[in-house]
Amino acid sequence: MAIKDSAAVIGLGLIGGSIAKALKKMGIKVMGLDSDEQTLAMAKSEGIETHCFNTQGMAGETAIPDIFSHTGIIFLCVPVSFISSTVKLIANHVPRGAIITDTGSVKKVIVRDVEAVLPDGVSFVGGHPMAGSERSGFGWAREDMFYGAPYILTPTPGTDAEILWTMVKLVRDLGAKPIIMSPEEHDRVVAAVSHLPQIISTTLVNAVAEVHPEGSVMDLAGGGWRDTTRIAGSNAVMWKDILISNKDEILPLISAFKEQLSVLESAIKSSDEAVIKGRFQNAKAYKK
Ligand SMILES: NC(=O)C1=CN([C@@H]2O[C@H](COP(=O)(O)OP(=O)(O)OC[C@H]3O[C@@H](n4cnc5c(N)ncnc54)[C@H](O)[C@@H]3O)[C@@H](O)[C@H]2O)C=CC1
Ligand SMILES: O=C(O)C(=O)Cc1ccc(O)cc1
Repeated sequence: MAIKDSAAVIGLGLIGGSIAKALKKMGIKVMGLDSDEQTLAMAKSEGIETHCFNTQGMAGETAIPDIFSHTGIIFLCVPVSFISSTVKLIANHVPRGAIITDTGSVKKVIVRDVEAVLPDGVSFVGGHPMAGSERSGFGWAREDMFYGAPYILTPTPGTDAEILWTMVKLVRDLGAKPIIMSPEEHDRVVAAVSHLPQIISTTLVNAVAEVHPEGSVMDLAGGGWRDTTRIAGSNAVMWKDILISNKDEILPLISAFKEQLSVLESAIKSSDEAVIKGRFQNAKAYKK
């Protein structure tokens, strides 16, 4: 089954909804599946064929055997903790030659667990669009979400070169820039540029909330607060999955962050101008 004939997107939230809209714009027949009726109604009103489907197997789901029989590619856009169990659930019901890919924000655990349950004739390529926002749900989905954004693909030694090339072309068609790396390298890098910033933003707001519980101080905040705290509005369910799944890479970064904070704390305490200036200059030079 060719990708251009039919694609399925499981989880029609911010990311899945954006993929479904983009695929539809490309002229690909898209089937969207989600467990939430309101989400399905929104997607349907935008011309996407929808099915109620709960990958955790609750009542009311669409029967699996038939639903994917004409699907060339399946995007899994559910929370990280549901991805490998979803592959297990659907893998024996997709046509031979089909590609399953995901958008989860961690890769090592997902790719390992998926490869252990994948039947012959079905391919899995891990994916992670480095686009999105602190928002959740189909209501925020946009067909141009991925324009210009890095989109990481994480093949393994067992990944067929032709399948990977198909994914690279599809990512380009979504308007994104494909970047290929191993699942391990992915987790190491995104822990630094995505997971740690999220932890710091959330912790920053929690620290201020503790010192200023009245909240009215926000009225005085300017761009610095806005720039450093936007992602503190992120989805708790999605992030608890990410942080726990990638703890091996995140915990050393938290230690490094605490150490840097202590250096600055000590320098401020002792009015050590040279150290304070040095820390600022170091950060500015790295960011260039
Ligand atoms: N939010 C972001 O900026 C980004 C998120 N990601 C990843 O993409 C995935 C999706 O994230 P978002 O779209 O932000 O989440 P979201 O919360 O906006 O959407 C998730 C969707 O999945 C549905 N869903 C949840 N459990 C389900 C189940 N068991 N069966 C069927 N449907 C189910 C929900 O009803 C919802 O519509 C996550 O794995 C996340 O780590 C990747 C890049 C960016
Ligand atoms: O809002 C932002 O700036 C983001 O960086 C969104 C985001 C959240 C999770 C990801 O795995 C990737 C991107």
